[in-house]
Amino acid sequence: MLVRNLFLCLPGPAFVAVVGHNGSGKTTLFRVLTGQLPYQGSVQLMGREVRGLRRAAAAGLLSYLPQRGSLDFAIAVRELVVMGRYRHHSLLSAYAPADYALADAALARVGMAHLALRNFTQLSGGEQQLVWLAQLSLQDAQVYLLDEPTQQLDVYYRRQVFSLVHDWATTQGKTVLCSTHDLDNLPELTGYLLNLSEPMPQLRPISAATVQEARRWLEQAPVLY
Ligand SMILES: Nc1ncnc2c1ncn2[C@@H]1O[C@H](COP(=O)(O)OP(=O)(O)OP(=O)(O)O)[C@@H](O)[C@H]1O
Repeated sequence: MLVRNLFLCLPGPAFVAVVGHNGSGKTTLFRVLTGQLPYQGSVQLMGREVRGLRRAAAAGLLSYLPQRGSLDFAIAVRELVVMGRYRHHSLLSAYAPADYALADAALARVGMAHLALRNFTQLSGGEQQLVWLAQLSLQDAQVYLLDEPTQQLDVYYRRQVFSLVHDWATTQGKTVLCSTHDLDNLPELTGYLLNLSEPMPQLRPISAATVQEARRWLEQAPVLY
């Protein structure tokens, strides 16, 4: 068993920071929610049991940013980002100028417009992460699962990314679960904190006090079950 004692109901839309020691189960939780891992009990997404859900991404329910989203073929950044529009066009048709305009705007929002014509595989890890976020923003899903989206980013871009994905929840009505080890940027956000290192993890409203409490947990050695 990789995660246990998780009983919660998340009222969407909301921003949720999922924290916990290495190995506490953040990625595992996301893999359960994306239907990649079996589970005991009940896990529902927008009221539908996950194990019975087929093609949650194609239905616009879910969008997932894994921790390491690498590619082994050359593709221009703009072409990768425009693919976020896949639900809005048929399999064989080309993307329209309007789709590319949305891709360019998404790239501009993450500060990566200048890389639009570059080969994605030649970008730095942090640049690649920001390009993935641009693509995700075009997917227009109801729930976003972001596994450490700020992992490779510098201080400036970490703050930008938290602001961007928090905005998806507060102004676009999305539910965003964002796993992170970066507690410094959380106190200024609104939403919830879920600390998987606790024996009975609970959703707590984000505040200076709850972030500080989580920090105290994470500064201690993890309790191994
Ligand atoms: N495929 C697997 N088979 C067996 N154990 C696994 C598997 N994947 C993960 N684990 C274990 O499950 C536990 C939770 O791992 P998980 O990747 O969910 O942690 P995490 O909180 O995302 O960690 P990190 O902060 O290091 O990314 C770890 O002890 C890990 O070793």
